[in-house]
Amino acid sequence: KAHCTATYRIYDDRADFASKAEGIAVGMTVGSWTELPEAQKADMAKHLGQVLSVVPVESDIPGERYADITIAYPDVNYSRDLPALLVTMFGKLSMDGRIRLMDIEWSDAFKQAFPGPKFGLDGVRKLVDVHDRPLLMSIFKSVIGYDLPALAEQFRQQALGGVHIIKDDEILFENPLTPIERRVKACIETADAVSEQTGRKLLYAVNLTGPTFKLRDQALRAIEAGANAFLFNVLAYGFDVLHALSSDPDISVPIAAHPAMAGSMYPSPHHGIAAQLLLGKLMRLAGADLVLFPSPYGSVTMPAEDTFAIRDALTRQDMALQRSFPVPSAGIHPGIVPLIIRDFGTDVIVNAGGGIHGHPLGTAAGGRAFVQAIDAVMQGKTLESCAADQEELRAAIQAWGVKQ
Ligand SMILES: CCCC(=O)/C(O)=C/OP(=O)(O)O
Ligand SMILES: [Mg+2]
Repeated sequence: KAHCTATYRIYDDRADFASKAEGIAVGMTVGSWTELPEAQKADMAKHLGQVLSVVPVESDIPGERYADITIAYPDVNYSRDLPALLVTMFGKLSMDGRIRLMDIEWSDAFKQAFPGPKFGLDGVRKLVDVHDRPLLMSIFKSVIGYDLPALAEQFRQQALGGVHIIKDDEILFENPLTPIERRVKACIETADAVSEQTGRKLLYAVNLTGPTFKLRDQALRAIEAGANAFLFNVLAYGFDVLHALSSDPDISVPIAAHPAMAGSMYPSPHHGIAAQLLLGKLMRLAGADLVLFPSPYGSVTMPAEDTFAIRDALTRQDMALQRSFPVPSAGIHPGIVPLIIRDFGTDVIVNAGGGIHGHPLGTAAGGRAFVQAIDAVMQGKTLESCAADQEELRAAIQAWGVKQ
């Protein structure tokens, strides 16, 4: 019997976790079992949820006694889409006390509906022709109220700094000053001019926004105008919209998933969805080529073990899906680069907004400081030793220090 499984962490000071698990398995599938007439049981058996394991953890901290329970849900109960699966596994149940969805394992049958990332980590590397080292991405800061010339100039300064990808900030939406097609055209023309000068390839992840039913047309028009990547606020729309965009053959550019809204779902130990599932497995299954998430050491942080679990979920090789690029973000400056490479390796995107535009010598110098920091780590040297004869890195270290 093909089924997908969900693992929950249930907190309860007194509950009999085994009967609680049984209640979920029945309640979230056939509704009731023992009261069913024998004749009906035969028909309903194929729909019945099954408790696979109950692992109680006794805690001497009041209110922290919990059990991890795993339940199998028959594929026959839901359609092959994430809204159906998530509502089955954690719809009403998500509101039923202190319970947290920790993990999902998909059946092969269910996964067949999900091609996953169209480009993935390896495909994005090919697009920018950069291998065996971290990529560098910059973020427009600030963007609201800028007209096209000002935006194009900010783009140019970022491009001159040596970044591989430039992304819109997630708060830039359709607006009269820089509508998407004209914004794409202006930035891609600028990118081409700088690439002509530097020989470096450049992606511009323009923010794909607007009403859900217009997103596909919006994306096709942007691609027509020259868009070569998208930024997308997945959680404001839902994983199914990401899946629709990423699996659409006509949307032939990589998609960077922004974690906006994730803080309403992952932080609580007693509720919501574990970060590695929300920003790792589900983003990758739904087809994100790059996934942004708070780093352990920036301005908006996430516990290190959670960021590593996201990294592993995005890059583990036992999923028949392309890997997604991990992008630990928020408050990143050149002094943090050694930690990022230590913790995430070289299959990572170093991503910064303020750490580029806030550089004492300006935006382009900010990019160069990051390039110099990455070079230093890749050569096995300390930032300080390289800063002696690299003005941009030296200025960045003076401004923000080197994070230990
Ligand atoms: C986790 C998302 C980070 C983000 O959206 C963003 O704009 C970061 O900007 P900086 O913190 O690097 O200035
Ligand atoms: Mg942002």
